[in-house]
Amino acid sequence: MIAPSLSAHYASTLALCRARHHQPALHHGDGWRTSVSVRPTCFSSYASAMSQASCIATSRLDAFKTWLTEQGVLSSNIPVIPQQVENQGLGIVAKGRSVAQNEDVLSVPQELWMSVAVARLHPTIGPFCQNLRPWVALALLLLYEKAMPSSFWRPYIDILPDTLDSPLFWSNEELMQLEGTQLLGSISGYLQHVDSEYTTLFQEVIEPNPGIFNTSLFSRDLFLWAFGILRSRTFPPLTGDELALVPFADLVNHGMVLNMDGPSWEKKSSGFFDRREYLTLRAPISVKEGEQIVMQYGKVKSNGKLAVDYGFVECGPKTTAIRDSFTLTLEIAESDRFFDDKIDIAELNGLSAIVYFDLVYEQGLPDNMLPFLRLIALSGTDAFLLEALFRNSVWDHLQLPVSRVNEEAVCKAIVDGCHVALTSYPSTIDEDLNLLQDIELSPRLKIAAAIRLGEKRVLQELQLLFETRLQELHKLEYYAERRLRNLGLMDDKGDLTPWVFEG
Ligand SMILES: C[S@@+](CC[C@H](N)C(=O)[O-])C[C@H]1O[C@@H](n2cnc3c(N)ncnc32)[C@H](O)[C@@H]1O
Repeated sequence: MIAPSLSAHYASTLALCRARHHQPALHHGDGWRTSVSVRPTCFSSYASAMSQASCIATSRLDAFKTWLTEQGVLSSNIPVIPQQVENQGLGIVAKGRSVAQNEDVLSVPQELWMSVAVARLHPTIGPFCQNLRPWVALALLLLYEKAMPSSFWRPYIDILPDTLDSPLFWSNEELMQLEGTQLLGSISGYLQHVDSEYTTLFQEVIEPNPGIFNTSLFSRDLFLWAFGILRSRTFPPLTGDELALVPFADLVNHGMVLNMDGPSWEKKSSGFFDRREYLTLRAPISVKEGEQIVMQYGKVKSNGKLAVDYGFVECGPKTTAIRDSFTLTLEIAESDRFFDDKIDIAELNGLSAIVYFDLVYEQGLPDNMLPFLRLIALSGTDAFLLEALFRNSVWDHLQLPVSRVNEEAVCKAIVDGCHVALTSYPSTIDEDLNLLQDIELSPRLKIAAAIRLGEKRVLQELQLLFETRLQELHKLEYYAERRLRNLGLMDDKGDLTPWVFEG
């Protein structure tokens, strides 16, 4: 989905989620048409849930610590322990001493990982996992082991949160807080994808094997829970076919405003002969005893992506606006009489009829957005640029204003599109800002307010930028003037040189 830092193992999910909904679609056919479409949503009712940050019973945490100790992972030799952290569920905390920057704080051998490889080699479910997508195979393993009272991973599974704060798990009433946002459409896309994977799994694996799979323990809601667990607790480099849940290492929480990227999980091999693999967790910054080890879940992930994947957002006085984003969908309309020529030029330049542009607050316009807008708007006397003669150079020409008519059409389409999109949010920017100042606000309401606010900020910024440009159209230089200047037929003041008149 369109974000730079998403792991490969979600490629299939992400491909699906590229089908974005509820974005202003800008067309150009017989005049500009700007539209905001609301996709019908099909959310079933999920039990309204407590926050994930709710406490794991001490007895479960103790059993988990005992298990880690028995497995040789937790000992007085390592400087961290799993511990309850305020508002974040469990976390990893420095114990006994401080931790230095870049220090490896824990190491988990492969035998403890719940991985795709384990699923595929599993004596009971392995045969069913061979052709499943990696994440589906791992979800099946997780549910299978969850259903087994005597599972090797019992103490680990018992400390996994029962409920998650990602909007994937919100009730219909809670989802109404996202009314008007792009995120609401994405959630619907995610749910459809999970549902379709579940339907296939149910029909091909679960239902035909009642002796192995008790359908009540492999329900659609539990499958969705497994999806949420995998999405929120797996990190590079353990992605794709190597996707794995790593007990203890997966307790690391996200450090707000942690100014660094790059994985803190690292796969290491032990000795020369033994070749056992380990997952180590490196502390990205030094911490004092009693403080939490955190890592960066994704420096350029938007709040929408943080919300879906992890069930929280970054917002507050110290956080960066880079988490605010909006995806603009621009489309060459099939009804455009120059459709074929425009598609040809778009494709020649690596684009297509529909292009999604990720706009991030205060980061300027994405590459290619203005040329693509100008291409969509080309019409009338400007259409000569679509002739074969210009096929290889037209994209260069579109980098700069083509004509006043064209630039005006571009600006008006964006201004109108932003206006329509902004009016579809039920709250104002100030109302959302006020809400976010309430420290008692529930995690889910906080997510909803931050998402609404972020999208509106981006739209408002975009609208202002093009409104200003609209006022300054007379100051711009257009294709015709540029051409005359390049031919030496116009001077620096914009006056035609005399012999043009003579000719
Ligand atoms: C990799 S797990 C970390 C362990 C988790 N806290 C637990 O109790 O099992 C990621 C989840 O932790 C929570 N989390 C991590 N960082 C957070 C943060 N900065 N603020 C709030 N919740 C956070 C979110 O629920 C997220 O989905």
